[in-house]
Amino acid sequence: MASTITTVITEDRAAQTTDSAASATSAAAGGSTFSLPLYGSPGQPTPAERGQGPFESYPYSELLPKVFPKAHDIGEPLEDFVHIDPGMRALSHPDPRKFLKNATKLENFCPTIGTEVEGVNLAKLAPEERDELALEVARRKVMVFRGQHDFFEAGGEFWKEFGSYFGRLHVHPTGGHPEDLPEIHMIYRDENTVYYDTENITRGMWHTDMSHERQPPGLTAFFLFAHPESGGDTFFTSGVEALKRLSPGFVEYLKTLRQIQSAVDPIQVTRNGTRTRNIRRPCVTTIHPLVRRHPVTGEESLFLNPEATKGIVGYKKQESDLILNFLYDHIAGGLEGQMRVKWAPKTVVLWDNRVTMHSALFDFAGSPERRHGARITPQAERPIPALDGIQLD
Ligand SMILES: O=C(O)CCC(=O)C(=O)O
Ligand SMILES: [Fe+2]
Repeated sequence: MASTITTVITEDRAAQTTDSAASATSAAAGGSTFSLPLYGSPGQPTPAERGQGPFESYPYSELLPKVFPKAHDIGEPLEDFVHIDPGMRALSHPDPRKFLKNATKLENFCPTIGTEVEGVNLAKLAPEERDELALEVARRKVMVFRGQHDFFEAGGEFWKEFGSYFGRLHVHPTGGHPEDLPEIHMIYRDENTVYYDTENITRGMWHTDMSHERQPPGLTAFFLFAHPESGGDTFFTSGVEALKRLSPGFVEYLKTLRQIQSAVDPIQVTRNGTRTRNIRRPCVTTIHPLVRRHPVTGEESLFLNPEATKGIVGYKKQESDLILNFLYDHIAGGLEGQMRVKWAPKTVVLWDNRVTMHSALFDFAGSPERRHGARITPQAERPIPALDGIQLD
């Protein structure tokens, strides 16, 4: 039986999307007569606005992560520095949320985490407004700023200046970067990258960035130059909420614990032949508290990273695994503290890595669309144990 597909095509991009959706649905439906919804409706970003189109004319090709440090250029470990959090200064402002006064949209994703903002130009904030931003991001954990045309236009030097207001800029130990911009961490995927993971059921991975460093990042900015029409969202969860959901007695116990963290050793991995990456500086091993206190808000947060946490100090492997796996499950399953960001052009997301975890989502495997973005990663203080007197060195 011949199938009949009814579509209403008003624009080229609608035609593209609807045609492929139509043939897929037609095959699945086995030939019934039905109407398809029209995707790419007016007001939605065009493929060009989403950074799609032929690679030759991709406007952000200069910002691809193409320069890797050479393997023999292993430098010095990062030195400790004194971090004064800008959010501290905003605590004494008469209205610490004044920088949001012109917002045309100010909407919380949910009570525990995340605020979406429109009408506030991040590129034009005065210093005292940046202080307020730092405080508000710490309070809300994640803030999503839409319509940041100036921020995108301003480019690398501005991104560095913006980031360094909030802390010393972290340079990724192994990441590629555009020429002269080692401080801006770039992520890139396209159809030539293999996304499907044949060994794991998900490629999602809750983590907090660069937490193996002695002074891991605080306020962090992330923005995409190119993103698929749908898919590739970023998930966030609040470490504060995760802790609040546990019993007081258990929390008191967790506060006594310390963890060992270290980054994946890229040299070792290369020798094993499983991953080829160059490295900028020696791998560090760090001791962090399992529960840390935010220096500005005073909030206590679970602080863990399955990518880097190697174990609990002083515990045997099985004991350590028992506690850590319970906590990882708790973090993954704690929906009350979670949100997801759907990307749109000119969106800048800021999160506080001290009190959150996040995960990219690779649900667009097989799509011909690219996903390309940048992270600015200012480092903050050495994690403050929630329990006084915990020895870290
Ligand atoms: O790609 C994403 O959505 C998040 C990437 C990420 O984890 C990061 O840049 O820290
Ligand atoms: Fe990350």
